[in-house]
Amino acid sequence: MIEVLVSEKLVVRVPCAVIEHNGKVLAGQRSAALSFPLQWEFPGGKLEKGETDEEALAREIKEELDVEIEILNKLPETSKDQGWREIILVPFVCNLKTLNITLSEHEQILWLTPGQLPTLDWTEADLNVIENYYEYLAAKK
Ligand SMILES: Nc1nc2c([nH]c(=O)n2[C@H]2C[C@H](O)[C@@H](COP(=O)(O)OP(=O)(O)OP(=O)(O)O)O2)c(=O)[nH]1
Repeated sequence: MIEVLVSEKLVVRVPCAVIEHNGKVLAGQRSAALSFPLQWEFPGGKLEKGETDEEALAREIKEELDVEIEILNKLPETSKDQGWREIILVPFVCNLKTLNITLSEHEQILWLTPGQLPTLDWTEADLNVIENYYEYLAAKK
């Protein structure tokens, strides 16, 4: 008899913010001590129990950047299969409601024009986010 082990894959939902300000977009460099070290990402993080995507995003942005955001639009979700788990990125285009950013987790942040975004070393899932952001911008024109 052949036994088949079917393991359930962990699915991690990660709301993240494409923060626009004065025609530029905020990119955050992940800490050298975390997963995906020194790669670039849109700030955000994993949902905690009972939170909506929007609640988790507001909490994470406050924790990581010490600012408040206004959510403008949702972009399509993108996923990254890491074998043992699947990361689902849930990107939101946002504005800043408060302006003084203080970093608590990122190595650094950069403000880039949309066209400059691909010059950084983004996590793989973010490449799709950037493409979807371009489509969003094009549809707005
Ligand atoms: N916030 C954010 N996370 C991203 C992006 N792209 C991407 O692959 N991720 C991954 C990195 C993390 O594995 C996960 C976000 O979880 P987190 O912000 O709590 O980071 P973490 O390093 O503590 O998570 P972990 O990998 O150790 O589980 O999603 C992105 O653009 N923004």
